[in-house]
Parts: sequence; structure tokens; C-alpha cells
Amino acid sequence: MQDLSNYYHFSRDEWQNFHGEKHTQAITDAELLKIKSLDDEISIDDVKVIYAPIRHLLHVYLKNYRKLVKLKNEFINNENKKVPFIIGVSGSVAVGKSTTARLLKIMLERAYPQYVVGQMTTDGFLYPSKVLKKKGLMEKKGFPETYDMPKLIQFLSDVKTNNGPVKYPLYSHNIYDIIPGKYEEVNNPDILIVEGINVLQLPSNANIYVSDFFDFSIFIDAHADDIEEWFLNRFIKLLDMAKDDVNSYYHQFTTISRNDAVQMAKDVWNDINYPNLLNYIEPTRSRANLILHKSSKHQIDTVFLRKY
Ligand SMILES: Nc1ncnc2c1ncn2[C@@H]1O[C@H](COP(=O)(O)OP(=O)(O)O)[C@@H](O)[C@H]1O
Ligand SMILES: CC(C)(COP(=O)(O)O)[C@@H](O)C(=O)NCCC(=O)O
Repeated sequence: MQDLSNYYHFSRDEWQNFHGEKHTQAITDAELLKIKSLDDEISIDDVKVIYAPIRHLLHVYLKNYRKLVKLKNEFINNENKKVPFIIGVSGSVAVGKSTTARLLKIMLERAYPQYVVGQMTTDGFLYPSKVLKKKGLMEKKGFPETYDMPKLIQFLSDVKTNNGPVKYPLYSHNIYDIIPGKYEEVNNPDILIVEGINVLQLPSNANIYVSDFFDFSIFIDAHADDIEEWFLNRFIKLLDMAKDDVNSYYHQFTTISRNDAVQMAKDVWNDINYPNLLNYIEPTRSRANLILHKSSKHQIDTVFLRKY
């Protein structure tokens, strides 16, 4: 276990008091229901108890960030240009990064209707399967060397420079590869949420890191046994979705017995995703501003806020 003495530790009960609005509800029941209908997975209780205070904390960081950018521009006699506020979300494969990022996006959009809030994953910066095969890295997908990190850093630098739309490639779980010729665009956002297993890593041959572009970062933490269960559940969902889709990578696993398919997914967890978590993802946890620890069923039981 890493030393987390550099963090304030809060139980769920303690954390829920920090939503910042003394007399009014931080989030209305109608808002909660709308968020819930967009994602049945998230418990309303978590939104109220955990995410409303996070939104308030982000407001503090955002307000300070904007002020600092303005004062810095004044210092160097530059005109005050918008610089996107970037939030990084990290944690294991299948710990719930994209679900959390999606929820944060909705909550921030509601808090700041005047702001453009973007959300993306770093999956698109994995090398395409063709390249991974050539490098003998197909069985290591998700390990640091399977990402084109210089390309990701250039992308984030372009986003911060904010001189027009910036394109990035797209990964599909369905085809288990980068989608050839398909790009998504980040266009002048006020806030960008970037989620990925690799976003807090410090490659030894680099002098600039992905996290240098972050103005706030969150690590989602849980016991490996719980994450394995969530990985297997998601695998089963993907199998169900691929039953009639011959183009899906997962279709091949629908033609063998369910037990054999689940055994294969367990092997993927044990051989790839678990070692990746242990060796390359978990060691980055203590770099995050905020750590959300989940217990079984995805319920967040402890929140760690970095002191300095
Ligand atoms: N708060 C939550 N409550 C219930 N299920 C969740 C929650 N967050 C994520 N999940 C489920 O856990 C699995 C992994 O989540 P996902 O967001 O895809 O993880 P990641 O982006 O880290 O790989 C998915 O099946 C997702 O539906
Ligand atoms: C593409 C990924 C590295 C990204 O992780 P995720 O978005 O699922 O957190 C991962 O989903 C993956 O494909 N890992 C390789 C082994 C596997 O799970 O099939």
C-alpha cells in the first residue's frame, strides 16, 4: 500500500458535507433523475453524496485557474485568451473511468451552461493492431509502450494552445482496434475531461508528461478482486451486444460456451490487465489531486484529497 499521508482522508459521511451550498440543495431531485436516466449504472446517492462536493471542489480550482491565467497574461502584456481547464481521470481498466468522466461532464454542463465541456479517452492513442503486432505487443495492450505518448502530448499541447479544432484518433472496443481514418475533434472547450489508464504515468525518456497539462486529476481506486468482477461483467455485456454482430471482435466468443468465454476473459485479466494495474497504473495513484476509493458494487466509500 502506498503512503497516502499526503492526503486528507474522508469517509462518505464526512465528504457529503462539502457541497458548498448551505441553504439550498447542491443538486435538485429533477437534475438527479435526468442524470440517472442517462446512465442507469450510477446510484443517485453517489451523485448527491460524492459528486456534488466534487463539482464544488472543481469550481474552486476552476475559479482560481481562470484568475491565474488572466494575471499571468497581464504580467507578460498578452491579451487574455481562453486556455482550456483540463481534468484527468485515471485508474485500472474497467474501474469506471469513462462512467465517471461522463457523469462529471453532465454535472459541469449543468453548473456552467455557458461553458463548452468536452470529454475523451486516451484509447485513441493506442498504436493500431497492425503496429502492435509488428512490435510483438498485442498481448500487452494498455501497457505504457502500447501508446503513442508523444502524439498524446502534442495533442494536449495543441488543445491548450487553443488555435482552433484539434483532431484525435478513435479506438473501438467493438473492433478491438483504432478505427481507420476516423477522427474526433476537440474544438475550443472551456473544460476538457481526459480519461485513460495512462494519464498519470511518467515515461522515463520524456521531459514533458501528460499530467503537465492537467489542472485537476482524479484516480479511481478499488480492490483488484472487485475490478476483475466489473471487467468480467462488462465482458459479458459486450458478448450479449455482439451476439448478432459478426463484425464485432467479441462475436467469436459468442460461438463458444459461456464458461469457456468467461475463462478466456479471466486469462486476459490475469495476463494483461491485472499486471498492468499492479506495475504501471496503481503506482501513479499518489499523483492525483483526488482519489475515489470504491467498494463492491461501485459504491465510493472513501475520498482522499491531496494536501499539497
Ligand atoms: N458507478 C457505477 N455503478 C455501477 N456500474 C458501474 C459504475 N461505474 C462503472 N460501472 C460499470 O463498470 C464497468 C466498467 O466501467 P467503465 O466506465 O467502462 O470503465 P473504464 O472506463 O474504467 O474501463 C462497466 O460495465 C460499467 O457499466
Ligand atoms: C483499450 C484498453 C487498454 C483501455 O482500457 P479501458 O478504456 O477499458 O479502461 C483496454 O480496454 C484493453 O483492451 N485492454 C487489453 C486487454 C483486454 O481487456 O482485452
